[in-house]
Amino acid sequence: MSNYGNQIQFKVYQTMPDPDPDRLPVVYEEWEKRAREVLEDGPYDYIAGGAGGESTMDANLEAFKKWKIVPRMLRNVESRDLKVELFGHTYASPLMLAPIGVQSIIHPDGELAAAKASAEMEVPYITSSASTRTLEEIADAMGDAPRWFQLYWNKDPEVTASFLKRAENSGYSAIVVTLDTPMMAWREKDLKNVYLPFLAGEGVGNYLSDPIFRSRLEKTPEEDPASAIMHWTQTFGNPGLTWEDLTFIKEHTNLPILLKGILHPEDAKLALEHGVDGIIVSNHGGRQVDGALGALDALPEVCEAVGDQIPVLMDSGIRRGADVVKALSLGADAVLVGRPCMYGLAVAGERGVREVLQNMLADLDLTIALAGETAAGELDSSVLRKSE
Ligand SMILES: Cc1cc2nc3c(=O)[nH]c(=O)nc-3n(C[C@H](O)[C@H](O)[C@H](O)COP(=O)(O)O)c2cc1C
Ligand SMILES: O=C(O)C(=O)c1ccccc1
Repeated sequence: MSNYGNQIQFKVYQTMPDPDPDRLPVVYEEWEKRAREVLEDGPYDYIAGGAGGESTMDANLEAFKKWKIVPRMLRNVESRDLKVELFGHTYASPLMLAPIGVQSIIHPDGELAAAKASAEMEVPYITSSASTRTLEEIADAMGDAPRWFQLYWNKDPEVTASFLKRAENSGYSAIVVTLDTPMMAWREKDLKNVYLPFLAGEGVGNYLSDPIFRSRLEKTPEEDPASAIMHWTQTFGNPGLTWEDLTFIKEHTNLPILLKGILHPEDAKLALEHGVDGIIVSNHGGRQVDGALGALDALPEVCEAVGDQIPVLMDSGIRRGADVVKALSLGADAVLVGRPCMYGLAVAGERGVREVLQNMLADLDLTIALAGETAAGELDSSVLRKSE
């Protein structure tokens, strides 16, 4: 990966003087617009929308605008290295695919398409607990490519333990425990549309295939789907959990554990005290607490609280290469890409996700080089200035 950005640029310009008029978008806003055209109101609003008045979604994008890159010159940037080290693995770049549930409402191939595209681009895929396809099917589609599993901590401890075991058995190499969604937030657009994908049986693949979950039902999900889904809604999240309960997760997996949804530096310290292996600074893409601060605004204080003790990742608002540079420069070890990939999935399935990732990697590579840097893993705040 020495001059990846230039290779992708040249590939585009080689189509001159007759660029394909049907080629896929390059501009993020155009992917979003095209996704809007191909999806019905319910699924589109579910993906693109957020909690309440969507002020946190706005804050996520505003936070990136407050930071400016101050490029350095004459530093030999001919060859660049995007690789990062996490938990003893070397990953090809600092990008991961954010865990996103119910991808079947976006494209019929759903998670399988997105996971295959991630595998091709060497971007780790984070399988959501709420995937429509099972975590085993997704793993099968990926071969040896790197993948992590995102846990929604079920009220039923045995279901949680079963998910952890299944993930370990299927070659997942880290567990992302999402803490910010023990229940779904007040999402005005979904309420307006009267739309919830789960009620139509989407996003429950891991549950309906789970032997423990099934053993709790009076009738099989095949005989009585409505009761199975009702049981899911009642057990999906557990608002009663506290920090002490983390021992349960630690006792049930040998994989590295990351906590997703940390924004407060005091919670970052608690995470350290409770012996977790990594943190993901995130406000769930503005889908949970309307009025929460932008994720990038939370990142510096969390990094300061953590020091170099464990990796800190971030998501919520990554749209372009410069956003990745800013997040890494403020202390993130890697970032998760969410909605941009889902718009790619909506517009062109596997090919769309691949295109979005490829473009973001090319943009990232060029932005690092033109900022006067050569290694994603070595960016620091010396290349940034805050401008209110
Ligand atoms: C449609 C949708 C579904 C999501 N489902 C999950 C999920 O199942 N588990 C999870 O931890 N996060 C989930 N997220 C949050 C993402 O992992 C990530 O935090 C968020 O998309 C980042 O914001 P951005 O996409 O605006 O950059 C979901 C996000 C979206 C948009
Ligand atoms: O919609 C979401 O943001 C989300 O995290 C979720 C929660 C449960 C099932 C599917 C997705």
